[in-house]
This record gives sequence, C-alpha cells and structure tokens, in this order.
Amino acid sequence: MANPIIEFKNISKKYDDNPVLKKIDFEIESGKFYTLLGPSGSGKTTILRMIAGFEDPTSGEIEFEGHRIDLTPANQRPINTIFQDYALFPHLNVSQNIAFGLELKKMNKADIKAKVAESLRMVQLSGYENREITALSGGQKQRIAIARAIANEPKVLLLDEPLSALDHKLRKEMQVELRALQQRLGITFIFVTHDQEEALALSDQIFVMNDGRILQSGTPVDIYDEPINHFVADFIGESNIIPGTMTADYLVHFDHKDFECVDAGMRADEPVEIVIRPEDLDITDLDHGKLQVTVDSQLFRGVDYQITGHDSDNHEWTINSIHQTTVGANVGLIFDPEDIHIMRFGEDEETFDARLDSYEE
Ligand SMILES: Nc1ncnc2c1ncn2[C@@H]1O[C@H](COP(=O)(O)OP(=O)(O)OP(=O)(O)O)[C@@H](O)[C@H]1O
Repeated sequence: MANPIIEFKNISKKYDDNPVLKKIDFEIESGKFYTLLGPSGSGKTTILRMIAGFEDPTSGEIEFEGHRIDLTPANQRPINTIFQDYALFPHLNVSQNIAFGLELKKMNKADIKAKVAESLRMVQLSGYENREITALSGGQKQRIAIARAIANEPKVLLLDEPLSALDHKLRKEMQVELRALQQRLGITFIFVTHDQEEALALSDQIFVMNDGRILQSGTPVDIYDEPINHFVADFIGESNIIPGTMTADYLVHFDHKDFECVDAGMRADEPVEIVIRPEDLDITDLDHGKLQVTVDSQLFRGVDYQITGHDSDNHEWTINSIHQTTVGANVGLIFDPEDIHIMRFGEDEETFDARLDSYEE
C-alpha cells in the first residue's frame, strides 16, 4: 500500500499478564470501509480504542499518515468515535449536540449553524435542529451521532457496533445508509461488529479476529471464497467442513474418492480440510451425484430449501437448493471443482503464526 493512513506495527496488549492483542500488524488505506469482525472478547474494541487514543499498546507502534501517533492524546487525533449507545447528551437538543465539538474549537456562530445544517443534510435529517434527543427514534439517534461525528470533519471515523441496538429491519436500512454515507464522504470508516453478514455487506476490507489475533484480512469475496482456516470458514457464513488429504495437484481425496479441485502446491498426502458452501451444492438422483447422502431434514425458506444429510462416514452436509426432496431419501450431491476450497488441517498457533509471517515476507 503506497501511503496508509493508519499502520499498526507489531502491536501487543496485555492486561495484567493476560495477552489480549498478539502481534497485530495491519495497514489501513484512506477513504475505505474497514471492518474488524470477530466473536466477543477477540480484541476488536481494544484495537479501536487504541486508534482513538483511549488505550496504550504494551508494545509496538501506531502510525498515522506516516508519523507515530501512539503518544498523541485522544483529543488531538483527527479521529472521531461513534459508540454503541451513541453517547448523545440527552439534555441538549439536536443542534446543540452537533455543535458541541465545534464550540470547543471556537468556531464562530454562523459557521456552526451552517455546519450543523450541512451535517443534518448528510444524514437526511434536515430541519431536525430543534428536536429533543429524547423524542428521537433509535435510527434517528444513530444518524444524529453520525452527524455530530462528521461535523468535526475527522479523517477517520471509528464505529463500535453502532447498529446493534436497532431492530432487524432498521438495522438493514442503516447498513445501506452507512455504506452510502461513507462513499459520499470519502472518510475512512473502521467498523466493529460480530455480525458476519453485516461485515460482508458493508466492507471494502475485513479483518477477521479471534483470540487477540487477526486471522485473515481481505475483501468480503476473498474471505468468503478462500477462508484461511477452520475458524474463518465456520465464522463467515455457513460451511460444510470435511477432513481429507491431497492426492496430487488439483486432486483431493475425501469420502473415499478423489475429486478434481483447483488447488495445487501442497505435498501429496497432506491432511487438509475441504470447505464447500451450502449454496454451491445441489441435489440430484443417486446415480448422478459426485457423492451420496441420506436426507435428515428439509426446511422451506421461501427462496430455497435448506436440506441436511449425512454421508457414509457420518459427516453432516448442508445443502441450499431450489429442489425439493424427502426426509430419509438417498440423494446424490453435485458441485463444481472450483467450489471445493482447501485449507491446511488443524494447525497449532505457532505454525499458523509462522505461516502468516512467511506470507508477509
Ligand atoms: N480494561 C480492561 N481490563 C482487563 N481486561 C480487559 C479490559 N478491556 C478489555 N479486556 C479484555 O480484553 C479482551 C478483548 O476485549 P475487547 O473488548 O477488545 O473484545 P471485543 O472483541 O471488542 O469484544 P466485544 O464484541 O464483546 O466487545 C477481553 O478478554 C476482555 O475481557
């Protein structure tokens, strides 16, 4: 990356002797939508708080536009944060909430008024200046929190699970709005969520975290199509994960047979896990399938059926198909060679770290 706006260099964080971030390295490119995605406790918020300046690394350096920033106080960083509970002042009206930071900066009254109006227009709440915060809906509060943040013209906006308090429908609407807003403003967004669907829908780039590490970074399509290990495959979307071995380049063995695949470069007999997404599988009659399963359940979901079954080794399979079957039926499964994704089998942490390091070199 030519000129990253933020760079983490070998950042670690311990609370007492407890490591919560382990050797974090990444670069953030200006003007893009980034998401930190991982389960509760994986370290997402700690990274966000370090960028904001509310938390110090135990070791390593953070750079902002090529200069060290980890010793700069939070209020001097060109960064704003939107918290899960929005942190709006309930005793101030909409306009006063948005104007708060601008008054601290001693901006003149006419400019503040114009800036408040402009920020409200950006979040499509023009004319809401005099509304009380307590009289707003959840989605409107969310937008006012965004308006307040963007009024300060930050270079980076940090968003810590900002949609988690909203109901399902509003959350979907706000996802579309957030994405559109980020593209309109061109500000770098760094968004924290544990919701993989949300991460896939919003981001230019996702960092998948677990246990204080970034396991994989990439575009949503990269991460969905080529998960680096079992955890990522399982966490991002639904997956069928089956043990196998490589027979040769472009040939993988599982379920007592060799299957054509698109992966090469591993040694023969290397143990692997294969991943096939449910939507890449379909059912057919027994004789025409690449492998055979007995159907255990079938759920109609409007657009398709979610079918589960097991093979002769008792591996569970999930298939999303527009074709209907019956529970107890023996059916064939079909899939294409490029729908088989291959992962190295169950590495320990040390081997995994060594391999990540070798990619970076
Ligand atoms: N001030 C603190 N003192 C001690 N431990 C802490 C502190 N803050 C966070 N931790 C621990 O650090 C780990 C990472 O926490 P963090 O909040 O970054 O995770 P997260 O991925 O954002 O989780 P969540 O989705 O639940 O917010 C957790 O195990 C947490 O208990």
